[in-house]
Amino acid sequence: MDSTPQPTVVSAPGKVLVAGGYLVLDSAYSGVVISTSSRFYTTIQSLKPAAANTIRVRSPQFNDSTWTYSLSFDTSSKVDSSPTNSSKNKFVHLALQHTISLSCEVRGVLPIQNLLAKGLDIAIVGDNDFYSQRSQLAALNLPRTLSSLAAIPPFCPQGVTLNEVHKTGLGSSAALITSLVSGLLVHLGVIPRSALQEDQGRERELAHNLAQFIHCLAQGKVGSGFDVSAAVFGSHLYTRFDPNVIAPLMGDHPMQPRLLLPVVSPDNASWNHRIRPFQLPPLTRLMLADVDAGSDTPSLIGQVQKWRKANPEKANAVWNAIDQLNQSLSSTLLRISTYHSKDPANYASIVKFISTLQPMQWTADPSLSEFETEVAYEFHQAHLITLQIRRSMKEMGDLAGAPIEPVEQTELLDQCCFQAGVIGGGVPGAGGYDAVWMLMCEPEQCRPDLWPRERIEHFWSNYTKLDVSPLSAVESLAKGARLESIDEINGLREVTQTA
Ligand SMILES: Nc1ncnc2c1ncn2[C@@H]1O[C@H](COP(=O)(O)OP(=O)(O)O)[C@@H](O)[C@H]1O
Ligand SMILES: C[C@@](O)(CCOP(=O)(O)OP(=O)(O)O)CC(=O)O
Repeated sequence: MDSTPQPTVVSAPGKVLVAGGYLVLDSAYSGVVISTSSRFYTTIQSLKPAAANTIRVRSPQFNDSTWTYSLSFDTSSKVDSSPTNSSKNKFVHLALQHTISLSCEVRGVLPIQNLLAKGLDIAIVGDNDFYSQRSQLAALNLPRTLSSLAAIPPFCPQGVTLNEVHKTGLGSSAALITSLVSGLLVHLGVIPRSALQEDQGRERELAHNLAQFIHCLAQGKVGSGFDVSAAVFGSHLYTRFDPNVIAPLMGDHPMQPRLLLPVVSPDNASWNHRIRPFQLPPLTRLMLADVDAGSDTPSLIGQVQKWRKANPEKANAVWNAIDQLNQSLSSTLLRISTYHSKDPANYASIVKFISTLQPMQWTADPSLSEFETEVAYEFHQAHLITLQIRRSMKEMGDLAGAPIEPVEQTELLDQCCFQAGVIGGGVPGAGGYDAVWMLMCEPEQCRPDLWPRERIEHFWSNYTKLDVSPLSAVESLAKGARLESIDEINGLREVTQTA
């Protein structure tokens, strides 16, 4: 039997903010964030051959992406980038520095020094969905469909450096920081392996607080944090934390050691984010597309904030109205799930029925039972609410002079949202040109009809006004960051383990 210790492997999912863009920056409002089946994976093991106080980080999907760091210990730890590194990776460097510092604070310097005596070999990879696969599909001469995506090898090399890669908006940096930070916390014995097998708990909170702080530091700004929160906790209704909680650590000298535990500890009552349970209804499917026309998220946010400041009364009225709709959407979707719990068989039969009909026909059939009529009504409500949210967000964009749902996206979404079996859709997060999300029925069986997902796929691949490419992600039901076994993830050993 092979006695080589298995690497510590921790994954963290990507995110889609389906409702609550901009509003979620303000703690008076919440957002609906869905975590994706597409994940980042960090593998951690001792260096071979051993090299004390050395950390090597590899991102094998990219050219020129190995970074070496040296560690020194005094009363705490210091992580220095090797002068031979050909590029910098601020996100990785800050994650190493602060996670190892925190580990020294929690466990003492000596135990951590001992654990790092052989050095660390860390590999980081993201599922293909995080990066646009257009050029791979073109190289393989494959159409832009879900089955073509399945033909691309897992963790496919991108053939470019990290700076050059085209991202799809699933939140690569938040998923990366969360998997790296949580992986190190487990590997260095700060949190037990079991902590990432349970959905909630103090250790998960610690991982969240630390990852949230490091992500803000690396980004040089404090956003709402829904992306890190989804990477740690999975899908939920998110209400942001007060940025003041991390203010003491956000100074000019990010590498300077300071005590982290008093700030990131789950006992620090100043962490006031709220995570309320949320999950998409059974027998529905999230579908995402990367639209090949980028938007600059920070400039959209700047425009909306400027408008809100200049027009507080109007802006508050608009935001409160959007918030009502967002809350109706989440409560309607949650209510739909309760119908499934009450009567799964009849729920399945009504989902199959509406899958072949356009939304306006869902409630029109008098032969439906009372239960079926109620479920169909709720699905129709969800459809109407998503349309209203889109309209209101577009209106806010018009008022703020920010293309939140540009006309090209409106045209695309309008045609998708009225297809048979489609519940709704929109532009995720800050909106703009770069992506769309859709929610549709996904019955167990649909033949002889097409599944809604097939209809949408076909529609996208024939759409000529925008270049629309599907992602393979669905909602991740595994809640947030989790411990993995390397051999259970297809392709992970091959891509991360050197000979
Ligand atoms: N596979 C990876 N390996 C190492 N670092 C990565 C990887 N993917 C992303 N990153 C880090 O995240 C940064 C991208 O962050 P950002 O531009 O905020 O992207 P996003 O909007 O996807 O979160 C990169 O510059 C790099 O430092
Ligand atoms: C405007 C926002 O509320 C949502 C932005 O969501 P996106 O998913 O568009 O974000 P990026 O991953 O940075 O592109 C800002 C925030 O919540 O921080």
